Amino acid sequence: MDGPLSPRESAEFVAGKSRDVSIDGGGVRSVAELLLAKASGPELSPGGWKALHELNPRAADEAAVSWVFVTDTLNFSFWSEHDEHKCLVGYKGKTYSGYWSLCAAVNRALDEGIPITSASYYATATLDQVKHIFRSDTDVPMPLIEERHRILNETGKILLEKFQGSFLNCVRKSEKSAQKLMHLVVESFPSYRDVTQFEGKRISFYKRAQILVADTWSVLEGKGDGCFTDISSITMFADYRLPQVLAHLGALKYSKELLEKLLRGEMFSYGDRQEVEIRGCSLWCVELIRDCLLELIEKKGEKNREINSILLDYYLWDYARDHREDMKGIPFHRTRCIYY
Ligand SMILES: Nc1nc2c(c(CN[C@H]3C=C[C@H](O)[C@@H]3O)cn2[C@@H]2O[C@H](COP(=O)(O)O)[C@@H](O)[C@H]2O)c(=O)[nH]1
Repeated sequence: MDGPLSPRESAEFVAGKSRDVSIDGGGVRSVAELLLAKASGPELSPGGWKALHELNPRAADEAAVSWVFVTDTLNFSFWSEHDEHKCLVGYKGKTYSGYWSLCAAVNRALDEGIPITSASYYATATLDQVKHIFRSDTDVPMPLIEERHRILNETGKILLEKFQGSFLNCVRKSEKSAQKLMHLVVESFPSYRDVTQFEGKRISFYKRAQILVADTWSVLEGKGDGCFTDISSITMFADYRLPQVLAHLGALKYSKELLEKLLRGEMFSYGDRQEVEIRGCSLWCVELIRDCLLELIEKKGEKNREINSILLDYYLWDYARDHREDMKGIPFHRTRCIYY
């Protein structure tokens, strides 16, 4: 059987048939103009991944790659029912929420001498051990903790069986192709198979597989094993934050019916038509923003720095974090799943 459409093909297909979500051309241009002002800054450069985020590894060695693999294997579904009542993790004097609470818990475990980034540990870690590692400072636990335990055991066993327990071996099998690595990850690790149906076609967004490739590129600083020749073929990562920030910036529009559902905080299931339209249109929207930004850079006569969808995504995701208050009026879609 043929594989699903690629994330980029899937996004274009969904955007072309979407009913409740649309891309606003004027909004796309205004976001591109916002990014143009940052195009030569640290926020839109590969080095920003380390420079701007204190929890990310400083090194570019095997241990750092293993850190990226275990965090991206668990990089999903951090949103809480009530935003003022959520999982928090204190680490080195700071309190972290959401995705960062995951990273803080991983670093805290390593400081406590728990080898959470070693496949030989997490392949057989017990549920109680995983609950302890990802414990919250509040009475709200990290969401889907049982699923996280199951995925750690499953992924650790496969990494031991197929790649001698080291994700760097998996990276090396990709022969410096981002696409090969993405497909090798999806074929090898079931929890990364972010694939669904839309209008009779099998489509993929591969959100965690793509961010894993991107974070591997970032932690290796685009050098050596991380020097992917086709890194620009990786698209943005279809999560629940990017749609929110794209709507906030006017690049994405929701139908009245969908906006009312979102404002009511209704749940969506993974693969629902409207959930797929939100993710697909967001992905396609960032592709259009990238194209527009590259045109603006060209017109400005600036030398064309390496601007790709990964760097735009990282910037927009950080922007969403920094503008949480301003975005209160724009809801994010609530799906509980292991894919994003
Ligand atoms: N599109 C996109 N989605 C991303 C990331 C990240 C963090 N990654 C990079 C960011 C800094 C480091 O440099 C990491 O490399 C997490 N997420 C998703 O967001 C959601 C969590 O959100 P909140 O509840 O607010 O923490 C959840 O679906 C999670 O999967 C990204 O970068 N892009």
